[in-house]
Amino acid sequence: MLIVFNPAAGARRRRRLSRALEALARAGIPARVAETRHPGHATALAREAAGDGVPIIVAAGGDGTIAEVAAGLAGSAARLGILPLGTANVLAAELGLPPRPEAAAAVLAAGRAALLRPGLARFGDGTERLFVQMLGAGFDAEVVARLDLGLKRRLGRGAYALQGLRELARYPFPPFTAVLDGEAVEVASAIISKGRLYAGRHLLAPAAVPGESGFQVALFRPGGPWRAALCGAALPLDLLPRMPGVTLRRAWHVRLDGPAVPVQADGDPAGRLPVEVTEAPGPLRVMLPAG
Ligand SMILES: Nc1ncnc2c1ncn2[C@@H]1O[C@H](COP(=O)(O)OP(=O)(O)OP(=O)(O)O)[C@@H](O)[C@H]1O
Repeated sequence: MLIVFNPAAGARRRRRLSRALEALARAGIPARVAETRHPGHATALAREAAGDGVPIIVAAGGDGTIAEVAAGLAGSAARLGILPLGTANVLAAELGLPPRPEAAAAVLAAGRAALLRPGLARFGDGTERLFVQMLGAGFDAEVVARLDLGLKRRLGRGAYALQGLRELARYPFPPFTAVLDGEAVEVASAIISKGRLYAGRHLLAPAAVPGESGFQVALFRPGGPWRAALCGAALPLDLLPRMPGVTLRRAWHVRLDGPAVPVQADGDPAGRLPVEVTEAPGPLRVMLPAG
């Protein structure tokens, strides 16, 4: 087993990594740790290990690290493991993975494998990016792009709320077009989600089923800061899907086009419009709790 560890993800991560390693050692599972040195490095480390036939490659970090490791596993037989050490850890919550390092290690040692179907984003300049949980364009991506990393380290998820308040005052909310399986809608923001949860454990798309093909797409009708502020207030109450002006649609192919509004993928800045989103060519197998 190889553990790809992102030292820049989350807080208190080294201690949590050690606890997981001790638990794996007690279970008699040999594990090697490779530390990432820069963004994108996790993909290269995972690809090399998958090519060497390592059976389980673990992403030790947040959703961004999982997406990078998943990109490196594409086309291989290696299974994806998750040690949730990030800030929001949305996919871990979605899959019901335990946050305690000892319990997460037990899943790696004796869990079962289930299918995971990442999304693939293709940007106008030809670059491609895999995502495991969600891709957002518009206001949330602006918040992610302008988030101060020192603030994120100190406040964790609270930093997103604070940055959101700051952006309400300055983001211009330009409308853009979302084309869902050929049908166009004008929106101020869109979130293309593989799962039910968003920004931690908050409800975004109740109908989503992990491992299912396609996406749930949350469309936010054009509007300004007041509408965005109401959505922000509804999120921690799990009322976002029921807000007026928010529509949820199922789709398999989504194109977002218009002014160059920012895009985030799994909580990291990813680029700008236009972007086309489809399912990644092959599913992965991810380790889940047994039973
Ligand atoms: N050694 C490194 N130094 C700086 N950045 C890194 C390094 N290794 C990976 N990264 C980048 O760190 C970013 C954040 O990682 P990740 O998303 O896993 O953590 P997080 O943001 O704390 O968690 P979450 O996405 O769950 O909120 C990723 O975009 C990744 O490319």
